[in-house]
Amino acid sequence: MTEQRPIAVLGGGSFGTAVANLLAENGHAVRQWMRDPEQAEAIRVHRENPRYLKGIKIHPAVEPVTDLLATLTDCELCFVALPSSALRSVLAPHAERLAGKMLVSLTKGIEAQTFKLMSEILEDIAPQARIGVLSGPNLAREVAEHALTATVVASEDEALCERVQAVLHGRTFRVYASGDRFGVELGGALKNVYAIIAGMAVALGMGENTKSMLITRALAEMTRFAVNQGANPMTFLGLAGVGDLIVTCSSPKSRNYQVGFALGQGLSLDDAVTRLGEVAEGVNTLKVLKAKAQEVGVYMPLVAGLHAILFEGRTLNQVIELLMRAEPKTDVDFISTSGFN
Ligand SMILES: NC(=O)C1=CN([C@@H]2O[C@H](COP(=O)(O)OP(=O)(O)OC[C@H]3O[C@@H](n4cnc5c(N)ncnc54)[C@H](O)[C@@H]3O)[C@@H](O)[C@H]2O)C=CC1
Ligand SMILES: O=C(CO)COP(=O)(O)O
Repeated sequence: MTEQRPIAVLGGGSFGTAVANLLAENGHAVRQWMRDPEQAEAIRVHRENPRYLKGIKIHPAVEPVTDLLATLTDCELCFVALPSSALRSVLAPHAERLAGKMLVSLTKGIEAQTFKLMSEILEDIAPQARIGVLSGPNLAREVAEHALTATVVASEDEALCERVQAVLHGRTFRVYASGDRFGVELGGALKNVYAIIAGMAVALGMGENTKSMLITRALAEMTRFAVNQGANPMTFLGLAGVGDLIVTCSSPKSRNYQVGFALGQGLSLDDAVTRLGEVAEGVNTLKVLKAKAQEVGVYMPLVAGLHAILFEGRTLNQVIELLMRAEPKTDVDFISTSGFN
């Protein structure tokens, strides 16, 4: 079914561009809002977004626009692909335009002062809107290059999930539905932290056993935290949990992994982030997650270890020593008394 009204994508970065193209390829008119008029003009003329997605042709049905009010007025379904640091400030001034709209967050981050996820911010701003999230193992470049990909749309609003599936599902992109918005969104935000650690491990030449240990213990840690926060642990076995964790921790295409890799090569955090020149949400998530885990008393040794290296002046060797010598734990938290009966 082709939408009668254009679909909005907010954000001129790599993921916004990749999703805008998918929607256009499925026959929909797309308004891609971005703040920078020069970028919009360049895309309009050259049909490419060279800063964020070089070499990918932008579909003719994607119209780059800079008038946010007009975009929100004209569109009923709106995908939000803004950095987490910008989402509230961009949308709050237009709250009255959002009532009744379908707002789907693609952003994988946590707000610093409030510890809110992006869809919770959307709810704050627009309590009358219909809200969902899209999350999964979705490296923007691979999506744009039509690598076979799957994702999850999550919302309590089943009709919204169905609509998102209808507009995005395509030859190379499968959209699964979930009712666990909180779990799906939390998975997407948390995995970024572990991708930094994974990138670092690779730069330091650590072996395959180490990488596997990191990913698996990361999943244990994420799930432990999520359960403490009220999420369903089973969600973490899906695409938006372990799926996204695997891709982000194993791909040099991930920006969070790239930051970790640069740190492992000896760059400072500032230099690593500057060299990247794109959003790496894991850096901010690490700060807020470390504080929250401490506040609620959840054991997250990988998060604490990375935080100690980046913000508390510990060396990597000190942290590795601490992690490896910590008291042995049980493998899987949720099996009663470690499965020994
Ligand atoms: N790139 C990817 O592979 C994926 C990214 N995401 C998530 O999507 C979100 C956006 O990431 P990307 O598109 O990758 O970012 P990006 O780094 O490619 O681009 C960021 C975009 O946000 C714009 N921006 C920054 N501050 C802004 C502000 N105050 N107002 C308006 N626009 C502003 C920039 O101009 C740029 O167009 C992030 O939360 C990320 O975790 C989710 C899945 C995949
Ligand atoms: O979320 C992503 C893949 O699913 C993209 O990860 P990065 O933000 O680390 O590039």
